[in-house]
Amino acid sequence: MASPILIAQQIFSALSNSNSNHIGCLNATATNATLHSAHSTALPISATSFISLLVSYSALQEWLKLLLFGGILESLRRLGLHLYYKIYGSFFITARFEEDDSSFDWMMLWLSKQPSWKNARDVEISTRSFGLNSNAVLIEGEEDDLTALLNRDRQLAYLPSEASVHHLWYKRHWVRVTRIIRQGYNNRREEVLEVCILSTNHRILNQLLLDAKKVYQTAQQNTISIYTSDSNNSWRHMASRPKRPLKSIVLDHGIKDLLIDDARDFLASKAWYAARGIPFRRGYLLYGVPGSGKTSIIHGLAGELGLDVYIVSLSRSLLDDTALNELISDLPEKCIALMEDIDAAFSQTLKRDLEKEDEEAAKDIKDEKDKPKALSTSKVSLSGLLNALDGVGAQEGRILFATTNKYSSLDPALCRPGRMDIHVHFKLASKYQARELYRCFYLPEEEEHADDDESPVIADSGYVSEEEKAARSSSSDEDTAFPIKSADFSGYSHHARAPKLSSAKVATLAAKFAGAIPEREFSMAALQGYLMAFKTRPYDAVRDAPEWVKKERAEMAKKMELSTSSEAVKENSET
Ligand SMILES: Nc1ncnc2c1ncn2[C@@H]1O[C@H](COP(=O)(O)OP(=O)(O)OP(=O)(O)O)[C@@H](O)[C@H]1O
Repeated sequence: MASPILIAQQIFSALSNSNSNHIGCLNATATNATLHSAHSTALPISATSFISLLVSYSALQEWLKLLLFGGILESLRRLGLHLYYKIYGSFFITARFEEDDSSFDWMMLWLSKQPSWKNARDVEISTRSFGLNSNAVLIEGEEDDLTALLNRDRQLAYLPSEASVHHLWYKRHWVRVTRIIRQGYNNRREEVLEVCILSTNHRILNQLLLDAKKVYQTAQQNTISIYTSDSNNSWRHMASRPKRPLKSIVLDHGIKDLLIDDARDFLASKAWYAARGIPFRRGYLLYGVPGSGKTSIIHGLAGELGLDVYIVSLSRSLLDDTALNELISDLPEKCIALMEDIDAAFSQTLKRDLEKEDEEAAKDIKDEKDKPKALSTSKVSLSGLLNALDGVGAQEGRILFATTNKYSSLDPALCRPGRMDIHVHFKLASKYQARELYRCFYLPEEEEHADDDESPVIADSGYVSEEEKAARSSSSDEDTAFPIKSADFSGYSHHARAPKLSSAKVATLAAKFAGAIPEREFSMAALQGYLMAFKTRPYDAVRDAPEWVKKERAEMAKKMELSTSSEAVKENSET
């Protein structure tokens, strides 16, 4: 096979049309010598002739012409493109909305309100909620009431397909909307919404954004947004939750006021902090028994103060010191950063997993020592956390809430003022809390604000009248089991079936209920769980309370016994 260099030499020689001696020489070389020897002898001659051709005056002229011509063509092409984009750009304003950003949700919701969006003929079926539990376009016949939507299950809906382009008119401007789907990091599906408005004036885009934001905020009025960090360690909208009324959370006297007043005062004191050079940050450490309302009060406060909640999950496996630092510095100004179970990030064995194992130990204590322990996967170090909380990158204006069930295990550096300014102890339920929880459960909504209303709606004598018993007997079974049968789902409401009690009556029953609940023995979550079984039977809830207390005490004693014996097994296995 001929060497490529040899072939190239022949072509160059033929092209150069140079003296036949060279060709002859090449031919002679090609035919008479081996390929290897031809290669070694012919190269210098052909190369020289080729170079001399290249640098000859006429050839240089041709080169120059070619360069000039090519240059002009390319410049014209670029100029044409530039002018095209310039002219196009002066008529159109293009805005892109990335799926990760809240503005994407605003736009999707706004678009869902546009008639042309609803008339799209090429559609994608979706159950996505765009942060609002509402869908882009509801199927005809579905309720279009946003507040109702917020409280409902996921709905099936459709989105105009990403393959086609959609047009609509906004304030007499033609708008083109394109949904672009692309593959992002780790092959993740990413969506970008491109909105192109035919207008020379930027104001129209501002108006559109403001309109979209307003529609979204109106829809969001009764909700708080919850954000979590994704695998790329950026904040992602996870859900919108209905605001929890503060009055539904019953704490010991003064705690709620202390928290709300302090947080309000902090949010209004930016200038005060700046004038004194104090970092504009506030930390609250809520500690105490599980199920005492720590998380609930944080969500309640977020709703009350109109702040979004950013959950920092310290035990997430992909989170290390650097990522945590980035996350904290990426927090928006004025938000609640929530770190739950802050102790778990630094302890090797999670307490709750141990508790679960203790329960399982009841079945087979012997195997306890062989059971694998759940290990915290956190790579965050204490110094990393401290640095993230008040290092240079730490966001100003944020309120930090940290919760823990193991206050004593926390490092004092983490708890010091400046990091955790206010420490609040959440205890087991007091009698006062038991009473107020009962009132929250059974006070008819319309009477919650009219506590003095004395008008009895139901007979007041005794726990429950015989007629009432008879009237409610048919429903009492349903309350203890699953309350909704598919056949009678429509119009179901436990409020509708619950007896309407006056506030005075509720107060009397609440006092009786509190009387049956021992002070600081049960968590509020446990009391709530008990009352849930009596949603429509306030009298029975009071009547059965002493029995429930007895049962719970017996169960707790059993659990204690089990945990002591499992600890003994552990100790034995260690020794
Ligand atoms: N003080 C309270 N008032 C009203 N409801 C409460 C209260 N405490 C707990 N609950 C109810 O108990 C459940 C659990 O409460 P929550 O998650 O706030 O407790 P927690 O103290 O954060 O528990 P954990 O330490 O296990 O995270 C919720 O459904 C909440 O409604």
